[in-house]
Amino acid sequence: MNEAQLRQQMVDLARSMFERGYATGGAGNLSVKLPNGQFLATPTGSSFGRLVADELSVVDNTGAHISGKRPSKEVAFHLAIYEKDPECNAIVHLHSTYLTALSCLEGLDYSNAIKAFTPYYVMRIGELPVIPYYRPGTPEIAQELSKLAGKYRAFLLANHGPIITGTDFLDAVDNAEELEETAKLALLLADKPTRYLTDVEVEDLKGRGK
Ligand SMILES: O=C(CO)COP(=O)(O)O
Ligand SMILES: [Zn+2]
Repeated sequence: MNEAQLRQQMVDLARSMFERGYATGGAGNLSVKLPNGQFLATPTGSSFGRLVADELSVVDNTGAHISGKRPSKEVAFHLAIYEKDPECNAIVHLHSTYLTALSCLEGLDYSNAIKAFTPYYVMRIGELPVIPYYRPGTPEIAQELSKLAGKYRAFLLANHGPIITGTDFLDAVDNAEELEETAKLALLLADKPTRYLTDVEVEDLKGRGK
C-alpha cells in the first residue's frame, strides 16, 4: 500500500473501531510503518471517529515530528516496539472497556494476564504480559516495552489499556478485536470453573497461522 492508501485505511478503520465502541473521547492512538521507513501516527488528543487523512502525523524513527498535526504523546512507545520487532508494521493502543477493566484488577499475573481458553486467542495473541503502571506519555513505558517487544504480539498497560501489534494495520485491528473479546470472556468467566487449554493444545495451535 502507498502512503495515501495507508492514510485512508487508518481513517476508515479508526472510525469503524470508534463506531463499534472500541474507542471513546480522545483516548488511544494508532501507528503504521510507511514505505519510506517513517511512521504515520494519530495526532495527540484526536478522536478515532473524526481523523482526517491529511492531518495525520508523520514521525521518523527517532520520534522527530516530520509533518501533520502534533503526534500522539505515546509515539515513543510505538517506536520502541518497531525497533525491537521487525514483524510489527502497525500498532493499535486502546482504552477499550474489557481490556482496561482487566488491567485494573488486583493480583494480575504480570507474565500473562490472560491464560488461554480459546484457540483464536492463542493463534492471534498467545500471551499478554503486563507493563507496570506509569503516567501516560512517560518514557518509562517505552523502556519497559523495549525489554519485551519482539517476544509478544500484545501488551497490557496496568490501570491503562492494551497495546496490540500486527503485520499490517488490518492485522493489528483484527488482533485488537480478538483480544478485547477474549478479555470480555475472561471477565464473564471470572467466577466460574473454567477449562483452560492444556499446554499440549496450546503448543498444537502455535505456528499454525490464523
Ligand atoms: O491513549 C492515550 C495516552 O495513553 C492518548 O494519548 P494521545 O492522544 O496523545 O495519543
Ligand atoms: Zn492510553
